[in-house]
Amino acid sequence: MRLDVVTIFPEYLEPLNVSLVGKARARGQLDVHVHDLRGWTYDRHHTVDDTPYGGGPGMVMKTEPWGEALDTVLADGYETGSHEPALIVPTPSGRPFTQELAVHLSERPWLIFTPARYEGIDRRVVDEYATRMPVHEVSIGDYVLAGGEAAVLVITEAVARLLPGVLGNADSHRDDSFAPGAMANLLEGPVYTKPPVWRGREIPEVLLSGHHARIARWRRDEALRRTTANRPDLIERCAPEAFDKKDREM
Ligand SMILES: NCc1ccc(-c2ccccc2)nc1
Repeated sequence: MRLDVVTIFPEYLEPLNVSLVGKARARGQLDVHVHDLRGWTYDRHHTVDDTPYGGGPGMVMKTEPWGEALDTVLADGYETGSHEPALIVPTPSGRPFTQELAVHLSERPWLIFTPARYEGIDRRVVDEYATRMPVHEVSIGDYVLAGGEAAVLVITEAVARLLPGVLGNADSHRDDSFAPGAMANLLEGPVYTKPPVWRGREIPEVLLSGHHARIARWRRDEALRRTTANRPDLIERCAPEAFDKKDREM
């Protein structure tokens, strides 16, 4: 997979050099290109924004730098064999980013991220590139950041970990809270590891029983408890077997 990010804060994307994404890049599973939008400005102040038509607070990111940047990125990608790009626009006014969308994006060959700053990007940029590729306007939550770069890090990590061979244990993401199956849409329950006693606190006995069906049942019940407490909205989306009374390997 090729990833391009066009941003006025390229240093914000340094985390893409470390950890899971960094290792995927080192293994050649991800080809990441970060571009400074100001490289496509020609005035002394490297201007990327201007006042909004119609008035109102803040500034809007200008069309020309984005157009030149995206045309360059597309030309470079196509020239080096990439194909079928999708544009990912992090924005508070986008559709919610979900595990389902992460899975969809992980199956694409090329993602181009356009994190905005200020009040956002002149709408004509999305309109222009939507004629050439799928555009996903994506929100990572109901809050407003100072820009979309943090959202790029979130989306990239959620997508990269789904790429074949990126996660050590091939099954790891199968147990994700939001992956299909009996535990789908359930939040993870509590987890424990050694020492067996810590500051007088012991491990739930069932986890030491070696009785796998009971352990699976306990984990399901704890996940239901946490989901009911923290995300009641997810309960209605759970698979019926999540409420299954029978003890069986889950
Ligand atoms: N849903 C998270 C999110 C994503 C992007 C932005 C944002 C803020 C300012 C300018 C451009 C994008 N804010 C929140």
